[in-house]
Amino acid sequence: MVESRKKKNLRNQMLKTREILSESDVETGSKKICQQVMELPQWEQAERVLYYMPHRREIDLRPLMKQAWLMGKKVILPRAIPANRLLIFYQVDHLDELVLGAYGIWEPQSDEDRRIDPQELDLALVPGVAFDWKGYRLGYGGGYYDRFFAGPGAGIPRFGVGFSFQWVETVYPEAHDVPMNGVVVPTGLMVPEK
Ligand SMILES: Nc1nc2c(c(=O)[nH]1)N(C=O)[C@@H](CNc1ccc(C(=O)N[C@@H](CCC(=O)O)C(=O)O)cc1)CN2
Ligand SMILES: Nc1ncnc2c1ncn2[C@@H]1O[C@H](COP(=O)(O)OP(=O)(O)OP(=O)(O)O)[C@@H](O)[C@H]1O
Repeated sequence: MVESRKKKNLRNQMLKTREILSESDVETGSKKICQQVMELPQWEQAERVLYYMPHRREIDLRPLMKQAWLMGKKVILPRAIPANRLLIFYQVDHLDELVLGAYGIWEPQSDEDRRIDPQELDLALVPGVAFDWKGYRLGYGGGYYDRFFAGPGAGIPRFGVGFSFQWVETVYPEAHDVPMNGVVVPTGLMVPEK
């Protein structure tokens, strides 16, 4: 299906804005977001949480992953399978186990012993290019997270994370888009309107 021009323009514009953030902007925003997520009951109560490794200037959740390990919680990371655009999940105990995957993102190696069934996830923290007032998410255009939340990941609490400028009025959602339950920005939790 042809993507709307508006959606493409928004993606380009948001990525451009994100690209000019400094490393310290990313670090400061990321630390605040990690702090906010730690206060979410959904994170506090979760044992297995899906994170992601930062790509370009995405929010860096590594401080939160480290906190999770300290608290005895499990850290789960996705591996993207470009052939069918599916995500598969693995438990990770150290960041030095990761390898560079498709798209140049650090990912877990395929090790069946560490594979996690999507049903076992208590919470998913989701990266995005933008999120809107209704909780819809704009990603890089692969449809990976939409496919996951429409299928095996349906019902898993899902929270977007992003800089405040990434919270926008609309991302021009399409029928396949699955809204987030909330979006965490550096100043707190944004709750989508109905
Ligand atoms: N950190 C992180 N991990 C993630 C995602 C993400 O958005 N962020 N994903 C979310 O789905 C999945 C991977 N999907 C991705 C899809 C496209 C691109 C990307 O960089 N696309 C290039 C064009 C690539 C090409 O055409 O070769 C681009 O945007 O310029 C990255 C990740 C799973 N892991
Ligand atoms: N549940 C689904 N089943 C099949 N195809 C889907 C599904 N969800 C999305 N797609 C397809 O994936 C493509 C990309 O979708 P979209 O533009 O919403 O991606 P995105 O959310 O920006 O990307 P990503 O999740 O990878 O960051 C679209 O062509 C869409 O039709």
